[in-house]
Amino acid sequence: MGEGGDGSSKPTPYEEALDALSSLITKRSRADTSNNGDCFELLSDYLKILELEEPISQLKIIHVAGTKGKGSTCTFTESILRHCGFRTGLFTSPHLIDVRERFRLDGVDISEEKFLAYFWWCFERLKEKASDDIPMPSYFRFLALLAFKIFAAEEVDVAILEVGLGGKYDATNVVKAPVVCGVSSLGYDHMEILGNTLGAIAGEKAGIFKPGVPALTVSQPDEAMCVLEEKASELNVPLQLVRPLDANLLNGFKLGLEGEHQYVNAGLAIALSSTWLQRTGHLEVPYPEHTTSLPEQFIKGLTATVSLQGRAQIVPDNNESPEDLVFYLDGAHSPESMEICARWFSLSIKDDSQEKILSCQPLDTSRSSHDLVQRNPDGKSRKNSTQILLFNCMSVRDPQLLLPNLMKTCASHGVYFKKALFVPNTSVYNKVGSHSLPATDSQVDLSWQFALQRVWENLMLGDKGGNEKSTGAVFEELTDDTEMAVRSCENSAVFPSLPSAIKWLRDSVRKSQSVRFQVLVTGSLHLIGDVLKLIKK
Ligand SMILES: Nc1ncnc2c1ncn2[C@@H]1O[C@H](COP(=O)(O)OP(=O)(O)OP(=O)(O)O)[C@@H](O)[C@H]1O
Repeated sequence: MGEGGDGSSKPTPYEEALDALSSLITKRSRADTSNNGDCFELLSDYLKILELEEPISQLKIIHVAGTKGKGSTCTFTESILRHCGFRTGLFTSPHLIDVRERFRLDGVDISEEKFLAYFWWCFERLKEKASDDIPMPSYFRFLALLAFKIFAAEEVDVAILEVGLGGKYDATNVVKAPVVCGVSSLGYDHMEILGNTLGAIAGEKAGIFKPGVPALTVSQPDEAMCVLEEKASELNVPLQLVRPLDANLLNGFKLGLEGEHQYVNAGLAIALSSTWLQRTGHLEVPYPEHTTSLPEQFIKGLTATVSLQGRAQIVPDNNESPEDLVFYLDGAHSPESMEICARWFSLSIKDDSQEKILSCQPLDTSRSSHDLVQRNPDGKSRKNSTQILLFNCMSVRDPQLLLPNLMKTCASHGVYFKKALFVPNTSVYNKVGSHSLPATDSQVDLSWQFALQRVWENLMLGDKGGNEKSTGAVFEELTDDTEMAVRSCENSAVFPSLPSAIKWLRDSVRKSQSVRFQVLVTGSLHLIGDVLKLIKK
């Protein structure tokens, strides 16, 4: 908040815009994403009001749907085409800290100044014309319209659009003639809206296909692939299956986003970029599937400069001893991505140990593989490491699918959590501006977090071996100190807020000078955003 002349706090112009944006948030319903009456009729009214029909038809769009990996695929694609010399616009969702993350121009979040100018241009015009027949657009639709306005006004060469939810009825699907479409990995998510089977989910995603426009996808479960093929053939869409990127093509460089699954997303991004280049007249033929080399610009685009927060991201704490409290952040929230996230975490902490530990010797063979005394070459012992889970997910998700996948995959790599911490998200779903201020600890309803805790405790009971390992001596000194938690059990604790959980972690690090904490934060991108806000100050 800015300071008013009389000493009172007055919202800054940016906060005013965020408050106006928050006023568009309605409880998300199927009407937002489905053809419940007038979905596209209204959108086309909005486009007319904003004079965007013609400008959208001029944009050279890459449109990407999918359950997992859309954001990463779009980010790689943007980076590749920027390195090929094009002016890029990228629209993704959700945002983690600041709504401007959703709109990138040439790889950088839109400036506050430009955001404000385009925001009010759209908001005021729509407000002026708002009526009972044409109400103000809902939050996500407004953001999509704003993206079109920004990309058209900024005259980007290529606009890369990530679908918000589903495909067919998503606001981004007002696009009539993209240059190329992509469908990233499909799986179970948002079933309450998209349907309970992979076929139904694939049908919604294939809703972005447009007659004659090439579509690219990655390897999918048969049920999903059949539906994609069927929808493609109905619309005369050439559908191509793209293989994961072969790491050897990167000439020894490392992919810019962490995790094995990113090779799948990178493969799709390469194919989308090369098809876009070919269809816009910059390349004679797209790169063949079995190419043995990639252009330098593609390699650059895929490696050093790619950034996407909250996906397989490792951030040390900003406290006195950052090495002792490291956050491993991944916004996985579907059963498939939970496994992928668990594998990434398990391998990363091993890599971390291998890089940092010069020699190590187990303290006690009954403990997990990471309860290690690490020794420097001078023989002095270094720190033991211990793994903690910090988790929340939205109540539409099924923790009986998420938590077992996470626990079992970690266990298969010999990684056992000493404690799982369950917290509510700090910011209110999707909200921005002063509306996102957290409720006080005593106001928070923690029944969902207790339910998550029960699932975890039951899992630990069922996994006796893991349970024993998870209560090793390294952690014993800390377990009696969870009075800040509302309910503390043997393997887990529920905290009334994220700041109280982070405070507990920091206090624990301070007290136990011999333990290094590796905290996996997952289950919700909103939780990740909240953690980043707290630890990056
Ligand atoms: N190809 C993939 N297969 C499975 N899981 C993936 C894949 N790519 C990413 N993920 C998982 O999904 C999470 C979100 O990644 P990303 O933002 O790229 O996907 P998204 O489709 O945009 O997801 P969301 O809809 O949640 O924003 C990652 O943190 C990772 O756990």
